[in-house]
Amino acid sequence: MNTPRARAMLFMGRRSHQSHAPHKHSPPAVANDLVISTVDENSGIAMLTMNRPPANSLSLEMNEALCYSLKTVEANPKIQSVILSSTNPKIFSAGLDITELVAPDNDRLPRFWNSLQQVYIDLYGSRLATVAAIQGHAPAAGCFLAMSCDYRVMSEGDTNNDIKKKHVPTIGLNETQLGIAAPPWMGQLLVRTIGFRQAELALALGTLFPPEQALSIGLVDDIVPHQQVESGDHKLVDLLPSQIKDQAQNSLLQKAYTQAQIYAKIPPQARVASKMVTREEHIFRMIAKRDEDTQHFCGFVTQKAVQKNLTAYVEALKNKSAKK
Ligand SMILES: CCCCCCCCCCC/C=C/C(=O)SCCNC(=O)CCNC(=O)[C@H](O)C(C)(C)COP(=O)(O)OP(=O)(O)OC[C@H]1O[C@@H](n2cnc3c(N)ncnc32)[C@H](O)[C@@H]1OP(=O)(O)O
Repeated sequence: MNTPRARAMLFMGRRSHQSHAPHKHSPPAVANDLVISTVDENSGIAMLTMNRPPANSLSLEMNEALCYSLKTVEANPKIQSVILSSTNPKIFSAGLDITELVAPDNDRLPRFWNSLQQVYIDLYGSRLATVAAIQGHAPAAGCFLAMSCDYRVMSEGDTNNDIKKKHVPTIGLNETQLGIAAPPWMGQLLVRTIGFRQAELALALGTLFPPEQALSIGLVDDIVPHQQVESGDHKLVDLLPSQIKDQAQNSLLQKAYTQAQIYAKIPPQARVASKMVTREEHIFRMIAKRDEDTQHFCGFVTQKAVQKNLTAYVEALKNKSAKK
């Protein structure tokens, strides 16, 4: 697998083991309900909008939809950049769908973990320039999704004085707060993003960073104030489906779009080659340990004590939501 040809194929988005290759004649607009795909061939920019209410948590189907949508966009040679965003104004992604882990099916659990590994391989190794537009919370695997992109723009949130309207999103690998540890490849992604010491601290403490702190440690590359703008000055917004058009008229997506444009102007061969320099080793190391990683995950999740904690955690989430 780790040959020059395999490496090149990885970054050109053509993998022989790909189980969900895009259909040759996939429509450019909505690929599926879970991820809304918008493509603007004129600018070379596409947008994948996560649309799995209530929290864009990552189920098996959501992971597959993300990979499928990304592959479909990648197959279009006119597209150079993609923006990853969310239809939920307050949640980018809540991380793994915890319900996947409670009383799991023996067949589905490894497939679920494999689908998450595949998201990492496809997104971190994409030939496209990837920009995460983080409008809301991104805990745990939500943070992992953002870190798998090339550039992260985060909204400062609504710092309105009215406490009811106030909303400050946070981002981070908070697994230790839940009594678990991020898998090595996910933890290493944090090290690669914010550096060794900051990652060591953040992983041990399970820190969730508000936007300004996330910017100061390099977890995100830019932050933008929460504000609506009168109208989008880019074509992509005009192409968006009506259900997300209104909320797309904001400063966050404008910023993400500007960054996507900057990437789209770089000669693609050079941009992809430079991405390989920094990422291929990490991806191949993970692929080599993929089965071991899956076994470890399944063994851990199915432990009695872990199942007890998970059940209690899901209950607490539901109770919190019901009290609103
Ligand atoms: C304990 C986990 C053990 C895992 C063992 C495996 C070990 C290896 C894996 C390590 C790698 C990755 C790990 C993860 O990603 S674990 C998931 C971590 N994520 C969370 O813990 C986030 C939980 N959610 C929240 O904190 C909040 O929902 C959030 C801040 C994101 C938003 O808050 P808000 O107040 O706006 O919304 P609500 O809390 O009311 O939630 C709305 C509804 O969404 C449901 N929800 C939220 N998060 C999840 C989720 N992760 N999975 C499934 N469902 C989720 C919530 O229940 C509400 O639903 P209902 O309205 O229907 O009740």
